[in-house]
Amino acid sequence: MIELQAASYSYGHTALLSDMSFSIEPGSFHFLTGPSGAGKSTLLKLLYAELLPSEGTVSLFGQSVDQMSRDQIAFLRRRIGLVHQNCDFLDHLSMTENICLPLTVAGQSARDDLDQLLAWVGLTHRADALPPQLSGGERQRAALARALIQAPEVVLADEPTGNIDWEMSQRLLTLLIELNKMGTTVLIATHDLNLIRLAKSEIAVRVLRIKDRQVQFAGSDL
Ligand SMILES: Nc1ncnc2c1ncn2[C@@H]1O[C@H](COP(=O)(O)OP(=O)(O)OP(=O)(O)O)[C@@H](O)[C@H]1O
Repeated sequence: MIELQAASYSYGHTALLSDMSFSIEPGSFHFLTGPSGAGKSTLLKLLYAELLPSEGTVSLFGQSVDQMSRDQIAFLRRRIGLVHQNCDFLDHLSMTENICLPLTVAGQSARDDLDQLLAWVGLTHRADALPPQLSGGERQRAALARALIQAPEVVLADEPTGNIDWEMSQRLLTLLIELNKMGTTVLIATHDLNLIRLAKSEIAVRVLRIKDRQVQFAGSDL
């Protein structure tokens, strides 16, 4: 689904990530962890082809990103849902309009099951609210709904619980686990080890850890 082969990334002359080889298989649930500044967000950008590797290859759905045109990359990205660290919305649009924005931009019609999606993330009663009227937890669940609006095969979430309390973090994790059980591949970047432990107690997860510019699979030492 997403595969890295000897991929490295440098910002200018500063090497940040080197010689990474791993793959994200369909239906899997991954965490990506590591200290602040280790390169988690940068690695997510490589997985999403927002950045191209300085060396090595990154393949999305079997195609190497450096052999693709911008249009091809944009097309493949529709198969990936992103939940950003700071869930930005357009403040003058309602939550429903914000959640549906990726469809609007792509010229696609609204989903028939939009009401179900809103109910699933617990935002039915906030459908017409403006973004500034929402709590942090509501914004995160809206960001998840927006990431899912094009029914992606994989969801990449960058610190989705960074700005919310533990109870709301558990609720968001539950949604992501349910999503994975329905077949969606999930990868969450987080430094919250309690979140990883909680997920491990419920489903099989793989934990990728960035250490010394390398990505390794963590064992049971969490
Ligand atoms: N556009 C950029 N140009 C130069 N350096 C950058 C750029 N973006 C990030 N960096 C640097 O790369 C390093 C890794 O940043 P990144 O945001 O990927 O880490 P992170 O593990 O996600 O951190 P955090 O957990 O604090 O969000 C940091 O030292 C950061 O300052």
